[in-house]
Amino acid sequence: MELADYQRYGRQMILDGFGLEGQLKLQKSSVVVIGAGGLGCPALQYLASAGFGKIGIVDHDIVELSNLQRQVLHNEDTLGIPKAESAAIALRRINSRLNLDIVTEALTPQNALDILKPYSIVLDCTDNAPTRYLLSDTCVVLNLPLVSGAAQKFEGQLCVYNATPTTPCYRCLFPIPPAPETMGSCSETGILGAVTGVIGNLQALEAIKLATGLYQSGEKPTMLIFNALSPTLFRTVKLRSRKEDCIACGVEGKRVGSIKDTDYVQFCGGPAPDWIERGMVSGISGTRATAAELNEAIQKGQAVTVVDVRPRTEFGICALPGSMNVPIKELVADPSSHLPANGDVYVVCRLGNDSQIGADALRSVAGNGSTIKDVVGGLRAWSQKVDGKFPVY
Ligand SMILES: Nc1ncnc2c1ncn2[C@@H]1O[C@H](COP(=O)(O)OP(=O)(O)OP(=O)(O)O)[C@@H](O)[C@H]1O
Repeated sequence: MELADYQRYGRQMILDGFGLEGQLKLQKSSVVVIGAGGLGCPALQYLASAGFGKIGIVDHDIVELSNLQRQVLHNEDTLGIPKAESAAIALRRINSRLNLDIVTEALTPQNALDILKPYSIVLDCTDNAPTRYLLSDTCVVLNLPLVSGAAQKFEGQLCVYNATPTTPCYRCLFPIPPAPETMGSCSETGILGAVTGVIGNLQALEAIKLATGLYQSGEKPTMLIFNALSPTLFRTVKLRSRKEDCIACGVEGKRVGSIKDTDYVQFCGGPAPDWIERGMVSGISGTRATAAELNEAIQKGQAVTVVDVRPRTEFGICALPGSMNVPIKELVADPSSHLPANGDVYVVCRLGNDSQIGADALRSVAGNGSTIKDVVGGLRAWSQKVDGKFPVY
């Protein structure tokens, strides 16, 4: 420790049970945060302030205006730059000597083992089921504790997986992935910024306890549930211990298969997370089209009908010229009366989820030979790939 560190970390070093020893343990520990968004930013802030020896930041996304309401390390000056870099800039303002390792690509089955291996603690600050299973499986293989956070609307959850030989992994609790329609992202369901702040801070706290030896798993593992609108705010749910027959961590043998060969998106059964969809710029064949492909069809003067399945209020905010609005509920209830008579049909929505359902419904009543496609990534992709002046809300 340098002389200035005694002053920097003095307030925590004088805590009973923490001491110089705790600080030195932190200095020797390394933590990696996957996702530098609503949970990752507050978590990183406290991890960096506490004095971890090495901090990894993994996020493939860039900073957008809609992030600033809760992703507190980013600001107007870092709009458009990778979140991992933006976070690093903010953290270096807290401590210029931080040892940061920045990865500006998504964690995938191909890179997860290599990225997580150098660390002693992992924080899941992401927002999609495939990454949660990928992180859990990788932490089981590497025998690393996984501090997992989740937040949506006014609610949040915190759980530490794989911390001791008896604590469960994510798959022990959720052997079957949640139904895709229950896994809306913050941009779909909404989120109060302070809620992610609460959970992200608690994730940092658990990581600091794990690193310094202050972590106690208790007799039974627990999950903390936070509800900002409940008078008591917090409650804990007792969890079962590690499942002996868990296909990832159970003693009866690991049957989950190699991480690199596992298709986590398919396993979760939902639409690919938007980071996969947004990477697809062209060449989606069959029943799907990119925003660029729709634009090309319009520019070429092809007979095209755009069916926008957003609610009427959202259609009133902004819409593609000439598009027709049929809210998804109405379309699904009676697809045949909304099937456009002519031309190729492109179904759009805000982010590209409801449009898949809408396109399926139209196809179920259309004749052979008709072309009905949903637009991957929805109007957000249109704004990002085709027309930067199209509003994103
Ligand atoms: N596989 C992954 N690898 C790395 N980062 C990931 C992965 N999956 C998700 N993330 C990141 O996790 C973060 C989740 O944070 P949050 O939900 O607050 O952000 P967001 O995706 O920007 O929100 P919004 O839904 O409003 O667009 C995002 O920055 C996202 O890029």
